[in-house]
Amino acid sequence: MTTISPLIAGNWKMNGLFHSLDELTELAQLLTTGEAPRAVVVVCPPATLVAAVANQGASSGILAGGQDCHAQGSGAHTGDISATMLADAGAQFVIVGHSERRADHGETDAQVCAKAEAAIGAGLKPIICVGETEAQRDSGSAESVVNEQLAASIPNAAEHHDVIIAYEPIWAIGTGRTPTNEEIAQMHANIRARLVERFGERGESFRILYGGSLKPHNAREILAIDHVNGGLVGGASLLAKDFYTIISAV
Ligand SMILES: O=C(CO)COP(=O)(O)O
Repeated sequence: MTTISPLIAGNWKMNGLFHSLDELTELAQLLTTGEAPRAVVVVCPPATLVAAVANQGASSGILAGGQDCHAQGSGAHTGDISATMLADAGAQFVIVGHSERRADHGETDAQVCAKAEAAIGAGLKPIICVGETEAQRDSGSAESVVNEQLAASIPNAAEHHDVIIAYEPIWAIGTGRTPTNEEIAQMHANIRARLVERFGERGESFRILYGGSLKPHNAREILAIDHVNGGLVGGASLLAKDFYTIISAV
């Protein structure tokens, strides 16, 4: 059986000012004074704080990630940020295809795939997000929706150590609602099966994260589910104590 080192990533979304780095200081203290974390710890702050998180996190093993990148390395794309720039700022990861970007910016699977390719090219590990809406789950099409997203958002060149998949049911994001453990187990097993189908044995080794209302009170049981290799945490990653409790639940 393949062993996968778990990873917990915090997605700060559009939250965080320079004073929010106090939470990072507290998290670093918790991580260095408590039991050594069993998970790789990543914090994805807004772009304005990536360099600061990379610098400040270095001594406590906290790695930095971006929340999005452009498919091009540079050029006339006002307001965008490239994977190369994130890497230059010290990031090692970047979230691509988050449902909020797919919804707010109309990002397609093909664009997400191009972003993931750019990330790999820049030496970053993309965290590729997939997930169904509530209506899609209710109509029984959750797996087919996710499978389509997986097929079109993951680059062919993806290697298991370079690419991370995050399953985030849209209806669980920021709502305090989560799928049942059985539903999570079923979807993660489905994602694993699709990865093995496409990438052969290597498909066994990709990390598959769960995201959507992952909180201190439910982290232990969700993170223990088969094929859940860590979590992508929104709201609860903004408070050092809550995020540390989730990291410690691995
Ligand atoms: O979207 C998420 C992480 O990317 C999940 O957000 P919440 O943990 O706030 O539900």
